[in-house]
Amino acid sequence: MSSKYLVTGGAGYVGSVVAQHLLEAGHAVTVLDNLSTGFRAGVPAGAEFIEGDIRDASKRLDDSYDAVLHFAAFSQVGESVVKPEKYWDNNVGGTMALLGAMRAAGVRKLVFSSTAATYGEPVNTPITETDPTAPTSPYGASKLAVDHMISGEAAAHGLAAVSLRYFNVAGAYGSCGERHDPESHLIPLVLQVAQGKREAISVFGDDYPTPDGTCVRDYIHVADLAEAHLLALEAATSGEHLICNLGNGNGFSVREVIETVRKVTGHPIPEITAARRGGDPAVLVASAQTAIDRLGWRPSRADLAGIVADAWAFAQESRTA
Ligand SMILES: NC(=O)c1ccc[n+]([C@@H]2O[C@H](COP(=O)([O-])OP(=O)(O)OC[C@H]3O[C@@H](n4cnc5c(N)ncnc54)[C@H](O)[C@@H]3O)[C@@H](O)[C@H]2O)c1
Ligand SMILES: O=c1ccn([C@@H]2O[C@H](COP(=O)(O)OP(=O)(O)O[C@H]3O[C@H](CO)[C@H](O)[C@H](O)[C@H]3O)[C@@H](O)[C@H]2O)c(=O)[nH]1
Repeated sequence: MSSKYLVTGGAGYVGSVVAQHLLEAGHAVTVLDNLSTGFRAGVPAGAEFIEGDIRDASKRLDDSYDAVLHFAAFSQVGESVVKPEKYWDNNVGGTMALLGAMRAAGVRKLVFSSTAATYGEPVNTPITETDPTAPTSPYGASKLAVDHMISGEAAAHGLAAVSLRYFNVAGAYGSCGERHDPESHLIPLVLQVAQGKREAISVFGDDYPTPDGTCVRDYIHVADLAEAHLLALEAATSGEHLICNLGNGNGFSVREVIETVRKVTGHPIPEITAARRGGDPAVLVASAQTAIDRLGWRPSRADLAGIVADAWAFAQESRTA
């Protein structure tokens, strides 16, 4: 059955890929995005576009929408440490306005982009949703605050809600991919070296307690992630706030990622060992068992070389676009 969805942040990386998946499944999509970090050209063809802020969502929402998928946020961990107020204002204040607008309009289903950054330094590997949440950055704290806000909204007002805690999102889906400016994520930065846009990649610390001394992360293909959102829309239940990690359960070190990019691109990728980046946990790997059990999620693109190859194809295409 065809539904109508509001996608906040649908001009950004993850939101545009999810919007594209919703359109391909036959749904009607409206993107609400203020283009603060997204691009008008990133909005998939076939989606209605409203340039606007989530704080003004009350002007945009009505009961014709079946659900909101909420991606709009600031998400730079480092920036959040130096400008925490920016994160509380947009991520927490913005979401509070959005939840109020949804309540007023009678839109009672939400899928929210949460993050592994809500856990902070993990106490277990892999991380499960019942593990302690002690974020090490205002970004992670703002996302955790929103998760708490959503729990209250579900309990008090019957919202049907799913928070998806993404680990490291990577890859591309057709013409939708990652082009943050400035870029801070590892895979697109290494690909910029392969493209000749950067001389070398800095490895932030090689003295971590990991097999090769560099940080280990769980990279998840953005298309696998998108599929989880469609399943979450089906699984959402009134009065319940379901929280699911999304990752593959496999950790790759920074050096393994760089080596994979060398193999995929054929470029030597010079690397420079640099100081640790503040706030980076040594190892972040997800248990996605809740998503598998509750959503019926079956990621099918876990191979790191495949993830990098899709990101590489997108990077080369956007160079000529
Ligand atoms: N990319 C990742 O690895 C990752 C990991 C974990 C969680 N997340 C979360 O997923 C979501 C999407 O991340 P992304 O990488 O696509 O980021 P992105 O910056 O590419 O997209 C965010 C979009 O939201 C828009 N936006 C921001 N504030 C807004 C506001 N007040 N009103 C309207 N639009 C606004 C931006 O213009 C942008 O288009 C974010 O909430 C992020 O915190 C991302
Ligand atoms: O030039 C670089 C860039 C990154 N790294 C390292 O590569 C790893 C991955 O870094 P990313 O910046 O690509 O991703 P993060 O793990 O820092 O963060 C991402 O995943 C987190 C959860 O795992 C949060 O969700 C966050 O929003 C999202 O950006 C880290 O160890 C980082 O120190 C480098 O060595 N050099």
